[in-house]
Amino acid sequence: MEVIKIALAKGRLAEKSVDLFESIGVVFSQFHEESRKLIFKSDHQQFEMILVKATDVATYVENGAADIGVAGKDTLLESEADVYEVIDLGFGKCRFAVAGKEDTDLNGMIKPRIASKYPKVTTDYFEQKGKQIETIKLNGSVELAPLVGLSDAIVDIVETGGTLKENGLVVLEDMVQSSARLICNKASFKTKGESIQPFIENVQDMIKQSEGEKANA
Ligand SMILES: Nc1ncnc2c1ncn2[C@@H]1O[C@H](COP(=O)(O)OP(=O)(O)OP(=O)(O)O)[C@@H](O)[C@H]1O
Ligand SMILES: O=P(O)(O)OC[C@H]1O[C@H](OP(=O)(O)OP(=O)(O)O)[C@H](O)[C@@H]1O
Repeated sequence: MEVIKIALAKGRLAEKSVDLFESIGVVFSQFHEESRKLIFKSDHQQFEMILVKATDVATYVENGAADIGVAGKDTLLESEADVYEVIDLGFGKCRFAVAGKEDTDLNGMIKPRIASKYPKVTTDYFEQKGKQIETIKLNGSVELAPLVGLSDAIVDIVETGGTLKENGLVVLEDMVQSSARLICNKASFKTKGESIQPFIENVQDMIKQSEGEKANA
């Protein structure tokens, strides 16, 4: 039997992904978030789930170490990985935004410093606007940067806005939306197509069905 490897990140997207797979009969009974194990076989042994960092999902899939994966669109925009983005899964919704203290006037600054976990998304956004900036790469707790004078503003993902609010920051500019995507290795899509394509179709049908249910609720 051909084994299909799925790369998944522990954290925000894991539970919904595992629930989604279960709803189409791909069950990982052994999986639980607290485990330190990094590889789990599905109950029918056909699928193998590997647990990686959220920002590494696309790298594993691009290089064929995993055949498919679930990654946030934010990470795909940042990594530019050469993978097929096959389905918008509709969960993990958030948006990119430029944020800072309320009185921040980026237009009035010659070369503002923008801190972000997403240096490429940040640089591309301001380049497109024709605005010179200095990008400062951080790995987390980005909201701190404008509070302690490391940067003039940040680019980060916002969902409820709670983190910004609690730190006295506001959205200065809305950017692009993000949600979880099912991605696929380009070679696996062909060579393992017989197993992967039905899986993709089943996921697609399930997403459509739950979108329909939501619309009718
Ligand atoms: N606040 C949020 N609301 C909704 N979706 C989010 C939010 N934060 C992140 N996401 C989405 O979930 C994905 C995974 O986020 P998660 O927090 O699990 O990983 P991470 O930010 O890399 O954290 P860690 O550094 O702890 O591994 C992100 O790439 C993004 O698409
Ligand atoms: O608008 P909200 O609902 O408050 O969500 C946004 C927050 O969630 C993410 O951080 P995460 O929790 O991944 O922590 P991190 O800063 O350590 O990456 C993001 O970087 C924001 O800080």
